[in-house]
Amino acid sequence: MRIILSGGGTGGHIYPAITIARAIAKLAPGSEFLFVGTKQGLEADIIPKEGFRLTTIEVRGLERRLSWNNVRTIFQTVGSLWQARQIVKSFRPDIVIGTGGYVCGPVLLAASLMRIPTIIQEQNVIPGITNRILARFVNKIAIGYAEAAKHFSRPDKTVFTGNPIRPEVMSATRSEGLVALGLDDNKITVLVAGGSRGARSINTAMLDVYRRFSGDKKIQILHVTGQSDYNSIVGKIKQAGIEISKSGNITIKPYLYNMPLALAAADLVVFRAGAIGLAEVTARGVPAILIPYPYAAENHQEYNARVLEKNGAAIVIRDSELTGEKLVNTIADLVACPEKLRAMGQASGKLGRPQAADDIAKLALALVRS
Ligand SMILES: CC(=O)N[C@H]1[C@@H](OP(=O)(O)OP(=O)(O)OC[C@H]2O[C@@H](n3ccc(=O)[nH]c3=O)[C@H](O)[C@@H]2O)O[C@H](CO)[C@@H](O)[C@@H]1O
Repeated sequence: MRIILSGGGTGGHIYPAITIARAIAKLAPGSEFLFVGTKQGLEADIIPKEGFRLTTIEVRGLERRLSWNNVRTIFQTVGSLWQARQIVKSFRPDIVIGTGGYVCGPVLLAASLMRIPTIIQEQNVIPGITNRILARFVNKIAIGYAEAAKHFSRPDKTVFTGNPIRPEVMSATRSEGLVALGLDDNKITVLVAGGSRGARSINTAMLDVYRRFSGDKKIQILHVTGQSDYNSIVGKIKQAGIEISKSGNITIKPYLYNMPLALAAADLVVFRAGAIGLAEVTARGVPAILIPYPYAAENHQEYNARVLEKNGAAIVIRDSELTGEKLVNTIADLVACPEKLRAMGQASGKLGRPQAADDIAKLALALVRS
């Protein structure tokens, strides 16, 4: 099978495309893949590193108000549609799959006009603008949340698959995770992470959490600060008179390359509400305290988080209401009540869709064969 995948800008659009490609490769060995992105997007770095072929087109996002830039963008969009058409024509894919971000607009549109089967995958409860426009043209829309269907003009095309997650998220075991991260089996592990770039408000609130829990015999904290905040947070913890190395229960990292192992070891997470992070958390059935990033497009992270809250899997704290004290109390209450933690974990697990990538791959194969 020959497959074009397109999606880009942020990791949240790129990693799902990679996971879907790997799931298709397992079901249809020998398949050939081509990724289409832009030179400026993160995909230009990630896709070749992951061992896939990438070709780029020139395309820009529309600004949300009328401007001369938009006029220029419209002309460029016609150009990118032409470039996309040439790529599709020469690769001759059996199917084209888009995972969001404006680059997939012209690619999916060109393929659909050429009557090649198309799927878009939408990760969030509130769909992105590109996917909303493409909904009219594509054959199927694989949605990460059932709640997203009503936001599309063609809900009849949606298939609720869940969001694709890396297989390592499910294969990692708790004991492997504890050993790999140097954690204690007898303590409750709280994993704190703010999405792929960290979260300053969470990092700041964590200072009070350290004041309260440093040296605690019951819980241990694994905190991922994001690259840019790491040095300043470590400095502030020191200023507060807390010695991380002597605390016996604090591990701080700028980034985790082994997130699946950390998730396997976690008894509670404090997270932003990016769709893939939440898909991983629910696939593992981990209870969560969620602090959605307030500037995500159309506040979509809060909508993602509220689905977990509504189902009893998470407690949501709005970023504007986050204080150190509130975070300390929320963690302390949960840790003091193992029953509640267990019930939230079970509710989280019920929302998980670990088979999402396989289901999307099967959907693609079925479309090709139909
Ligand atoms: C700011 C913003 O608009 N973010 C969007 C972006 O999320 P963004 O890419 O930030 O976040 P996601 O939660 O979707 O994915 C993060 C991924 O990075 C991994 N990870 C993270 C930290 C770390 O130290 N190590 C690590 O491996 C996680 O395990 C996960 O696989 O795309 C998502 C999917 O469209 C959206 O829901 C998010 O709202």
